[in-house]
Amino acid sequence: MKVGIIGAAGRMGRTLIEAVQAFDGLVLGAAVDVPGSSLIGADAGELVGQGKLGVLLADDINKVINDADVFIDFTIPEATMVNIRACRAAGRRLVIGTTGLTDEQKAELHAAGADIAICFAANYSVGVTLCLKLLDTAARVLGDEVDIEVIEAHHRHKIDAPSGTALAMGEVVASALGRDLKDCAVYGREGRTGARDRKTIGFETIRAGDIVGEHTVMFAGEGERIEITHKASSRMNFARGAVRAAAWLAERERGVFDMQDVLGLRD
Ligand SMILES: NC(=O)c1ccc[n+]([C@@H]2O[C@H](COP(=O)([O-])OP(=O)(O)OC[C@H]3O[C@@H](n4cnc5c(N)ncnc54)[C@H](O)[C@@H]3O)[C@@H](O)[C@H]2O)c1
Ligand SMILES: O=C(O)C1=N[C@H](C(=O)O)CCC1
Repeated sequence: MKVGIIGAAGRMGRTLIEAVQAFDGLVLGAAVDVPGSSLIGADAGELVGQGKLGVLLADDINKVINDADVFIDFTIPEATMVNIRACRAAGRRLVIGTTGLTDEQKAELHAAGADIAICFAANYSVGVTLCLKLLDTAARVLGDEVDIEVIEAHHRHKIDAPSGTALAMGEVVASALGRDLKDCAVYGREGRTGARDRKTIGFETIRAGDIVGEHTVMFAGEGERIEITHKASSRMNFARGAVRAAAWLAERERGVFDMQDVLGLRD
């Protein structure tokens, strides 16, 4: 199966080129990045120090839409929406790792699932996917007896906050407790805040240096506290998961899936 990578010159894109090369049964068919980049026309293999692969970095998915069966997109929300429309029009499968999509953008993504198979996850690491299951269990057991805080840390270049993973963790916890995250989320605190409302879910964001990605969900009660933490020290975990999702999508004609489906963890 031929894979196209969009955002191929980025931090994740370059890691994805390596991950596709290492995955049995997949070959790199296309690579795309932003128009105007000085890297357009470069060989994708040379971007990652692997020598020529014969796949040149294109500046428009439509120019290479026939060169891949499935595309993997780790870019920015505006670009991801363009790519969803291109894949929908051409009948291509799509793995999306981009975070920070608005509700309207997510609605269009889900609508595209009527025509093509899409995998959409804020975090493709197996460890985080497992953590989401653990968080569901912890929230159901601990119920409304604890204060819940989500703390995340990422590198200084990250442009969205809180991270998509932190929001996904908050959504799992809120749903397990019968709450709507839109009503109970508190994003940072400052000044005279008053005492904490137990029914809220707090989010704290750190942006510093080269942190790859760290998430802790704290369930704090009287006299004891549980913390579920995931720390990524390499982007390769995200890339391997996304490539695994691309291979898994080959068997699907349409629908919107996530990493729980890919790992067979869906209840
Ligand atoms: N789901 C996950 O597991 C996961 C893991 C890591 C990062 N991410 C997300 O992936 C996204 C990218 O992260 P990154 O660290 O690689 O960022 P990055 O800035 O290093 O890379 C993004 C790439 O997209 C390219 N791009 C921008 N506009 C484009 C366009 N119109 N067409 C084609 N390419 C375009 C940029 O030029 C850049 O090369 C972010 O939203 C991030 O949160 C998700
Ligand atoms: O580096 C990033 O950017 C990451 N983004 C994802 C998120 O927002 O959750 C996953 C972790 C790394």
